[in-house]
Amino acid sequence: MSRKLVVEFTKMEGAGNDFIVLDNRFLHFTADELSDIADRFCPRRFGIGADGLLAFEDDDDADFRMRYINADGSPATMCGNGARCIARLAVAAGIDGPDVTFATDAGMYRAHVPVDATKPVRLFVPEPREWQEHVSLDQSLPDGIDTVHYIWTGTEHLVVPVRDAGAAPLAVWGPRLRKDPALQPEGANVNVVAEGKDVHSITVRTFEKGVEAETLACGTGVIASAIATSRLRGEDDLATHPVTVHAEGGTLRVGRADTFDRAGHLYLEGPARSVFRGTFEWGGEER
Ligand SMILES: N[C@H](CCC[C@H](N)C(=O)O)C(=O)O
Repeated sequence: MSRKLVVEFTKMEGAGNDFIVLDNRFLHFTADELSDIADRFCPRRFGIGADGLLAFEDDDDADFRMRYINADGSPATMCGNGARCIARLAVAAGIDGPDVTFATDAGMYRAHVPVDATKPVRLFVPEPREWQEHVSLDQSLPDGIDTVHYIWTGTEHLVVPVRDAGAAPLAVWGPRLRKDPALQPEGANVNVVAEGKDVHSITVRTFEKGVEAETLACGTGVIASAIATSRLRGEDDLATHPVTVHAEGGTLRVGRADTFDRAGHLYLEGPARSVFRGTFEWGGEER
């Protein structure tokens, strides 16, 4: 029989994308255990309720390491909203801010965390990769979609341009596109994107793999959508004109700013806050 633990967690959210955050520097849960915990506690009616689980860990080469597990227990390489949340938690937990560097399965990231917790956290991200305009999928595109684009922004994304993001049947399109054989084994998150009133604003809704549902915002999806929109326009002017991205759960910004080691470093900026703290029991007989 294993020990029964009382595990303290923080519930956090970034633009309505919500997370259970564990301080794994002390808990030392393995990847398999974290996956089991996500599977057990992320469901909204039978658990705590969250889109994913974040583990805050020590790292030899960075201020800390972030590990991310989707609600269904599957690991993901990156989470843009989760990264802003964990950066804020790290500074609150004593890591020297306001600028923090952290390791993820998608590489090293940096974030700027203002002391004022009501101010947005700016996450500096690497340049997206694997851009494929008009990517060909194995299945035919559902009615209402002309074309889809693929881009990797720390994790896999499809960008689907639409006229009205609010009206797009994402609950039908999402599962179908996400499972397209051409995208396996990783699959992809599915973003429907509509241009806003001007070229510097877009509206995005995202169906997330690993949650297998629409979430209220997806940070890497917001970056994917902003970059795809500017590339399709043939002009990346994010340094002079950040893009305002309207997601269901809040407003984010994607832009470029000079950092001490890089000119025009791509960033995602948006809200990140702690909602409550709690405990759950783990282990004992059933483990
Ligand atoms: N919500 C996250 C993305 C989670 C990624 C995950 N759904 C996957 O790629 O498996 C974000 O803010 O970027």
